Amino acid sequence: MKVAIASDHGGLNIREEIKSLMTEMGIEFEDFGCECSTSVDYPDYAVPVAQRVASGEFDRGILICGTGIGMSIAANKVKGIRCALVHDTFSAQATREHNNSNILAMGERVIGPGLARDVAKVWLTTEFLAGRHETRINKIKEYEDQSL
Ligand SMILES: O=C(CO)[C@H](O)[C@H](O)[C@H](O)COP(=O)(O)O
Repeated sequence: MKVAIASDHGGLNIREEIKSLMTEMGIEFEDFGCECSTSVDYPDYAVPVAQRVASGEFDRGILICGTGIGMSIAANKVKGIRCALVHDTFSAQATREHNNSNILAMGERVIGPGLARDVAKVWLTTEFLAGRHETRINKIKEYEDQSL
């Protein structure tokens, strides 16, 4: 699996935490910033990561900002992206099994590094269950195709 990861200035510490987790897990990743010590704009990081996942260049993406909300809103504007904002391990498992989410968003001002690590680990290792869930995702795809 190849993962694209990015954060704004509000998500730097958790980004580093998740990068060490992925190194420990032997997961290939590329860091798309920010290289910031000052304030940046989350869409400048969310959209390029989402585009790389949507195009198939990367299998999954992880985005972190202060709340995870801005990153998830921006990423979900890209066709083919199912970005889930998750701050607990139950939802991390459910969004992989049910939604086949391809981007995980988290907020560093919401959860600490330990929980973020657990959430990411569950999200990275849980498989999509398909079946009835695939039918539902296909309905989202149909809407996406019609509305563009
Ligand atoms: O987009 C967000 C909120 O939905 C992120 O949490 C940002 O990191 C946040 O808005 C940044 O806020 P700041 O006051 O500019 O640091």
